[in-house]
Amino acid sequence: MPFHSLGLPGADVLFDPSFLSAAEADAFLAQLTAEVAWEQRSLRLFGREHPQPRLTAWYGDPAARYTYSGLAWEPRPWTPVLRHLRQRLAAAATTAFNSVLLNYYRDGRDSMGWHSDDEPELGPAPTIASLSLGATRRFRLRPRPGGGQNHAPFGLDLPSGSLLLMRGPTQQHWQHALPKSARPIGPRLNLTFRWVEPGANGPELYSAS
Ligand SMILES: O=C(O)CCC(=O)C(=O)O
Ligand SMILES: [Fe+2]
Repeated sequence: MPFHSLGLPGADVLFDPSFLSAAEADAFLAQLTAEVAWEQRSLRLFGREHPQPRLTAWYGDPAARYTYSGLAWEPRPWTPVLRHLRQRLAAAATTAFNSVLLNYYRDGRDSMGWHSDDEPELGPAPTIASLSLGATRRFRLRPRPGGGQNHAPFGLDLPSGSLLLMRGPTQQHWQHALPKSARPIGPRLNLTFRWVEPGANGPELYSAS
């Protein structure tokens, strides 16, 4: 199915609810659940450790170092299935990706809070390709507080095999989140393919002789 635009002002968000067939989505869900090096990382805030309410993993080219929510990430090397998905999502998005952040929401208690993907190493207008596998969860978008956009929050169900593209000024003007759900809900994986400016992180790259 082709992409359609969500039509949000000051954003460029495109959605394809069935980018993958159901059979493909099931197969990728099983394989990635089993073979990705999932870990639960913690944020350190005012001297206290806060475990993230989900499991994560970061894969990519060696130069794609990344700092996310105050956590530094060294990419793991691409696996064949992640390389395959990168190639398909790059073709669909007509752009290149050098890394992928994977999130594993074990049940409705796992979540991601409000944020913009606006780390400097992503550049001012990043294209982020977000593939969902497994249980359908509700994705939320809202104007960035103080960002001058006057628009109601927006909710979108992300079914298995769907592909969401966030491009252009989206991260400058909007935030997004994946709220918890009180309903019993199965596991969901989300893969966000990104382009990280090589060398943007790690001062040793600059000081190397
Ligand atoms: O799980 C999702 O759909 C959102 C993930 C996300 O926003 C992120 O990884 O930055
Ligand atoms: Fe995000």
